[in-house]
Amino acid sequence: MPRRVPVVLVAGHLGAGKSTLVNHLLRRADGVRIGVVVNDFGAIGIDAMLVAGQASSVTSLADGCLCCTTDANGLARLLAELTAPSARLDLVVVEASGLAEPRELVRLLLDAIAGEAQHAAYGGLVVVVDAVEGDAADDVVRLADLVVLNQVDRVDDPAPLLVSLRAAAPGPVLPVVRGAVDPALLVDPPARRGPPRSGQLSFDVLLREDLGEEHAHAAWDSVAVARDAPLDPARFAAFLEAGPVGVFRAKGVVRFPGAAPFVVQTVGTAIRVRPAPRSVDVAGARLVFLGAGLDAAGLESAIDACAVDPDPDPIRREPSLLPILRYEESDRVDAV
Ligand SMILES: Nc1nc2c(ncn2[C@@H]2O[C@H](COP(=O)(O)OP(=O)(O)OP(=O)(O)O)[C@@H](O)[C@H]2O)c(=O)[nH]1
Repeated sequence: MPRRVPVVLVAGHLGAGKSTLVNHLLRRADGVRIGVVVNDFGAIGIDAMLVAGQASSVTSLADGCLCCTTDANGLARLLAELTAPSARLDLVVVEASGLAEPRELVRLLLDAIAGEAQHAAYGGLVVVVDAVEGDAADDVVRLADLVVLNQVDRVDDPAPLLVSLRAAAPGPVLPVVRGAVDPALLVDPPARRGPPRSGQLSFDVLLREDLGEEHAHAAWDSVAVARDAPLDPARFAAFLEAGPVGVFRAKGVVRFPGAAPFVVQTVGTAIRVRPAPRSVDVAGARLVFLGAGLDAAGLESAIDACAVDPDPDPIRREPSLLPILRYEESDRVDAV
């Protein structure tokens, strides 16, 4: 069953550190195969990562990653190609510079997903803010599913900007140096790949040996919540729609009364559900939240508040599934 491939948009002002972030993801991919879409190869220092051949419109990088150039007109077609199962990518990252405004880019992506890029999924709008020049009043911050507060090494105290960004942004704010965002925050690392072949130093490993000075990934949080009672569809949908504090994405399996379990995935307030495979059986909820500044106790009590009312009237009808089913993704991919 082909997975949908998340497409993450990276936006931010000139010099904020978008290319540095994209570079970090590529260099620290750790087995996650990434397709990068830029409109200028030079910007991401591609020379350092070229494995073979000259930069054409699609260039293979270390560890199965790809780098592509396009303009806004070619984006949907390129996303369809990059997210097709034959490309074997786990994540696609689009650097906004010069392609389109972030709001327009989100619309282009959603149109592409609804149209020809049927194996793509919305992976979130990541906005890079520079700790020196950054401004929490910036419009784009209010659109961000994740704010990366970059260049914190260049200020004495990033706390005031961090606090105002946290107040302004709907999603979490992650302070970093040199765009050091862990790819695992953006996508689940694939389990399918075997151990590296022995006796051969891969290009990826060689690259990493060159990274002595590069900062490790910024710390991010994950919180797992497991409950044995089914959840009320309307309450759970309202919880997800509100965008729980600090959560960038969430995933898990949830059972609602009178129905088989559903797989639930969110990025920001973009919600996707689909019936769980038959092999998955839960009595209630198994959820993992990923983000920054997560409140574990708060998430647990929020999920408790989604539980169906105890001692239901035996003749009462089950709560409607509609609040959840409206987020059901089409089965045109999973039925293949
Ligand atoms: N000190 C410091 N410098 C950084 C950091 N992140 C990026 N830089 C530097 O800041 C400059 C701009 O970074 P880029 O990644 O090119 O920024 P960008 O947002 O891609 O820029 P444009 O593509 O021009 O919009 C580069 O010289 C980077 O080396 C950081 O965390 N700390």
